[in-house]
Amino acid sequence: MNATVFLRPLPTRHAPLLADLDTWVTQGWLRALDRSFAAFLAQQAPDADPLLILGAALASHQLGRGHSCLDLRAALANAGQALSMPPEGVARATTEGSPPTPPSALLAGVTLAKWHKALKHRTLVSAGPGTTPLVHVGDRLYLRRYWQYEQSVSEAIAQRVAMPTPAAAPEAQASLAESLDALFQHRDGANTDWQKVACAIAVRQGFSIITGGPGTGKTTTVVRLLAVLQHLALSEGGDGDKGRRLRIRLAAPTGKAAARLNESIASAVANLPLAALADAEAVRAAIPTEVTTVHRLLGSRPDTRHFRHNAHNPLPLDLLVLDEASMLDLEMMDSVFAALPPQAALILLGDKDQLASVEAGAVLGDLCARADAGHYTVDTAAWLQAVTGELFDAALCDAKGTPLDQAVVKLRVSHRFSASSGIGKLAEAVNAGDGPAVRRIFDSRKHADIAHRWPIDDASLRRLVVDGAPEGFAGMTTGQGPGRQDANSNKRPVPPPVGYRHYLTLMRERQPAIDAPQPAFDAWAQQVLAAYGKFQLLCALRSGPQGVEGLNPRIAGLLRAEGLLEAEHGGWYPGRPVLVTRNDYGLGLMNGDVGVTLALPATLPSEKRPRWTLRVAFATGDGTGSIHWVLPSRLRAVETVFAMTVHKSQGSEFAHTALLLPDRASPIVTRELVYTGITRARDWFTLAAAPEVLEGAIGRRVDRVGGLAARLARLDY
Ligand SMILES: Nc1ncnc2c1ncn2[C@@H]1O[C@H](COP(=O)(O)OP(=O)(O)OP(=O)(O)O)[C@@H](O)[C@H]1O
Repeated sequence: MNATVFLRPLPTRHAPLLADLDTWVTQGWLRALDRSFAAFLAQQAPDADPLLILGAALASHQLGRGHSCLDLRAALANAGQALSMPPEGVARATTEGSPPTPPSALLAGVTLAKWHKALKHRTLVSAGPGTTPLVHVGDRLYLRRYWQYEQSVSEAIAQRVAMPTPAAAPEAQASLAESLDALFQHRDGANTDWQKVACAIAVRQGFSIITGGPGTGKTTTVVRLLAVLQHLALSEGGDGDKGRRLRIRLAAPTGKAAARLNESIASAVANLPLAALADAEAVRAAIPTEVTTVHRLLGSRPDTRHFRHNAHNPLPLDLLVLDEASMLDLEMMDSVFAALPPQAALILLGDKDQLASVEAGAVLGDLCARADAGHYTVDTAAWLQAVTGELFDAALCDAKGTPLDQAVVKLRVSHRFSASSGIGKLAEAVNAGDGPAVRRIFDSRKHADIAHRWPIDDASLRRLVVDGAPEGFAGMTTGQGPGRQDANSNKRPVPPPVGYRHYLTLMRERQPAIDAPQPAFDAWAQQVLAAYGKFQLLCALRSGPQGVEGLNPRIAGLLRAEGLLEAEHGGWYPGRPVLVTRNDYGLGLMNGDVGVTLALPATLPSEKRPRWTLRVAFATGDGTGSIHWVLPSRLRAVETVFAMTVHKSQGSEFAHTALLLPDRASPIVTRELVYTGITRARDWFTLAAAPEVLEGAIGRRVDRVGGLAARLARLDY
């Protein structure tokens, strides 16, 4: 008798389901992790209903897609869409056997009541606190850890929005109003100064959010806010009696986002209009200009999700400002709250309309779900008027506004884009879901900063990625010449749009001699990295010919055919741009960091003369402009990044951004994705998309499933 017969698990009531899950894993519909979790539960509880085991697999699957739980009702209504199965909307051709059974077939005939009943299991599922691996609340099924994150984050927010700050105390009202007036002197009687209102809202309680689109002045506002707070703190105790300056830290979710804020904050602090404050320079000196990543701030430790700073070892600060908060996921938010001392305040800055974090939990989107309509109570409106002198539309007031509504403010005017800017107008129309307006903006050919190209064959892709296809922009014929002048107030000269030829040529022409000193190579690397940031091709998908996996080798081939890239050795060549895809604390590199491969001189011990060797240059992102050189062989999780997914581009900005959409509709291509892609463009934006795909995308919204917003609307504060 064959001994293996005894080792094989006996068939159980879960065997057919697990076989289906296996096919999904093979097809790339489900992660092996999700299947293992379901199999583990099936093994622990052979009596569990298969619908419970399926729910567990799908709840785990949804986490991988950024949802903090499984919405049972949505899965029953339209399983393919709610679960994104098949992924990216396209089933891969099967090489053998019959096509996989889709989730809709497994759920056929299942009612919500039946699924709810199947989820009743003493050891596997509970309705809240406990130790069961699953939590079932309303129509939502959670893995316990994520239910716990939602619970603790909503409690932390509820506690902090109810925590008044010293600056908002009635006896401090006159000083607050005075300092706000000192910082915001240009009064425009006709329009509400939302930046001033935002400062007032943010100083009022221990938690607040300032949201706004690109260039609406989030950085400008927060720097003024910090000036107000430091001024009030320093002057506490009366004349001549110096108060204590607040301990303030600034952080962002990724190295790239931190580096960007590092660049803009120093000049915002230098340009602060402090003339009306007696202690102007002391205030300026008390505003931090160094921005760190959230991981570094909390003190990440290799191989563990726990941080050095936590409830037992809180951060030594009074105020934490987190920028690019749309990229914060639920788990990170939970770690931040855990590490905050009880009396410290937290301010989130970000664009609520951008794509949410890749990890589970659309924290900013959830918290700002009601920001467009304000929902300020009479109390809030009266207090804001008293301290800012600003009035706003009664439509933004709501007697039933929640405590969280009172802590959220939306900046409504873009100062980066002028009224004639196509990028600004496009972003607005896409955000409003107005397809016809988007078409009109392109058709009018009135905007010098936007171009539309379709179809994209090899020749037009080459034009775009090599030279930036400048002829597509109204008023441009070549990539030479002065470019244009910004039409907004600063009249900045804007050089013409470029493609990848720009940085590759600069890399070749400015390379120092082999015997040049190291600082010359550092300066060269800084220039190459800055030049690389002048153009980026973004796309929606990972796989397929129009995903990063298909585009990267294709673009490298086009650049090689132009003589811009050398042959590769072991996958590496000078000029190869790489994106870090996993945090590497040993190397000090974070997921999302981008570096460029360059040739550096190195002398082997056995040789007298130096020879060229490849290193990858990363900007350290600490505002010093230093370069971090890394041996390619030490980089374990990197990919070429001639094409970058829009998801990975969050927190970055490029002078010329090109967005390539797939030639067919896909559930991944949504309004938020297109908006995020457009708003990565600073000066020039090229859209490469079929009109009907664009229109479909604008009409499709990311529907993140989670209970944070519902909890905060319900909680008794
Ligand atoms: N009230 C204002 N009046 C005039 N210019 C302003 C005002 N506020 C901001 N700006 C200018 O608009 C530009 C964008 O401002 P800022 O960087 O603060 O916006 P942001 O919302 O932080 O942008 P981002 O989208 O990059 O996060 C800057 O050049 C800034 O100087």
